[in-house]
This record gives sequence, C-alpha cells and structure tokens, in this order.
Amino acid sequence: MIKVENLHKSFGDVNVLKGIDTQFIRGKTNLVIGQSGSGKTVFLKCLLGLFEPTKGDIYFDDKTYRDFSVKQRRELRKQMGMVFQGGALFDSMTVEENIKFPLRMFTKQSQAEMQNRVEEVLDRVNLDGANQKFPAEISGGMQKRVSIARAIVNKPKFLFCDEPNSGLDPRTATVIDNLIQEITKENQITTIINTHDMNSVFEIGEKIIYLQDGILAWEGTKDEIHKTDNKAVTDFVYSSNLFRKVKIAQQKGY
Ligand SMILES: Nc1ncnc2c1ncn2[C@@H]1O[C@H](COP(=O)(O)OP(=O)(O)OP(=O)(O)O)[C@@H](O)[C@H]1O
Repeated sequence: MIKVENLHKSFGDVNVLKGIDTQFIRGKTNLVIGQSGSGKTVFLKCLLGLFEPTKGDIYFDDKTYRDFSVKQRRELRKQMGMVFQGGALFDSMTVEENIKFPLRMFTKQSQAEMQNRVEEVLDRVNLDGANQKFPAEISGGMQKRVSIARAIVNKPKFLFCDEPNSGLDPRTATVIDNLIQEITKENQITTIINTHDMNSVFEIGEKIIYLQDGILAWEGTKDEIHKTDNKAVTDFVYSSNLFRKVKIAQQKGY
C-alpha cells in the first residue's frame, strides 16, 4: 500500500503539485490520469524517490519515506519495478541480458539462479525462447513484455508504469494492460500506471485519480468514472469522439 499525504512539489516558485492526498491499494491497478502538464510525471517521480517532496509525506506500507535512512531508501528501491515509456531497453543487450540487469544490480544470485529467474519471467510474459534476441529484432509489443519481465524480475512490491501502452496498436495495448493487471493480482503488487489511454481507464481502472493543475480533482473506479458528473473529468475522458458516442449510447440505454 502507498499512502500520499498533502504532497506538494515546487520548482523555485512554480508549484506543480499542490497538496495531494490519496491511497494506492495492494493487488490493484491504480491509474493516474490528467491533461498534459497536470503533474502526473512529477507525481510519479516523487513516489519513486527521484524528487524530494517540498511538503507532505509518502508512506510505503505505513512507513514514511521522509524518515528512511539512506540504507532503507536503497532497500525500498529494490522493491520497486519500473516499466518506462517506450520500454527503455538497452539496445546493445539481448532480451536475457536486459532482464538480468536488475538481478546483477541488486542481488548476489548465482548464474544458475539468475538463469532460472529469467526463464520464469520470460515464461510469465509469454516470451519463452526470446532470450538471445536483441530489442531491434522484436516487435513493440514484445519489447513492452520484456520491459515488464525486467520490472518484475526482482519480485517488486511496488510497480510503476509510465504510459506502458504508448506506441502500441489497441489490441496489443489491451494485452499489455491485462498482463500488468494479472501480474499485479498474482503477486499482490501495488501498481501505479500513468496513462493517457482511455481504453486502459475503462479496462483496468480499479482505482483512478484525475490530476488537474497539480490538484487531485477526482478519484474513483472505472465504473464510477462512467457515472461521474465532474465536468473536468467527463470533458477529459470523453474528449475522444468515439468515447462520447459510447457515453451517449449508454445514456439512451442502447
Ligand atoms: N524538473 C522540473 N523543473 C521545473 N519544472 C518542472 C520540472 N519537471 C516538471 N516541471 C513542470 O511541471 C509541470 C507538470 O509536468 P509533468 O511532466 O508532471 O506533466 P504531465 O502531466 O506528466 O504531462 P504529460 O502528460 O505531457 O507527460 C509542467 O509545467 C512542467 O514544466
């Protein structure tokens, strides 16, 4: 579980996050949505410990990050997995080497242990046998799977995904969403996903927070977002013609 209390982040006299309070639940896919520039990335970077909050607290399983020693922060970092926008795989490394990277960084596992774990996670993301391929030799969807395999190889308690669907066709995007949700449930991870993808919102939005100009303007579930009359949220969600038409059809009872 991650609890965020009165989180502020400023750069000089620019206030980007203006007092966010929320909780992210273990075993659920928690989504962060909002207009470009609303503060989603800054928020994620605060949770990851890349930015120190100007004010407020972030609790990881009831312990406040602010009080963590350098050693505790390093320990916490080991419990975090990250799926970067675009995958961010090392082009010069094979799939297997990419996945082994966090094991080499954070563990003292033997070659045999690392190999076993690589096979396990490759199997989990349905990429058995892709070990020796280079990122350039596999599709965008497969690259995202490798990125997920690398993010979970150290059995994280917290998984952060920054626009995991960007650049994927809708069908592949759904497969990736479902994979992230399944892995979240199987391993009871607290997963937080930054997204622009409305399909993801309606597909896997077990908890959604909507940021507007650095403020948490709405939070709820995928079912609640259908029904909300919060104008900012509906304008954002139904800015696509297709979703607006679906909403109108629902209202008319089709
Ligand atoms: N290191 C920084 N220094 C100063 N200002 C910053 C810094 N990082 C972000 N900002 C500002 O914070 C605001 C929010 O940026 P952020 O990247 O979090 O938005 P976002 O919601 O993730 O947008 P997008 O959806 O386009 O990625 C922007 O106005 C940005 O200029």
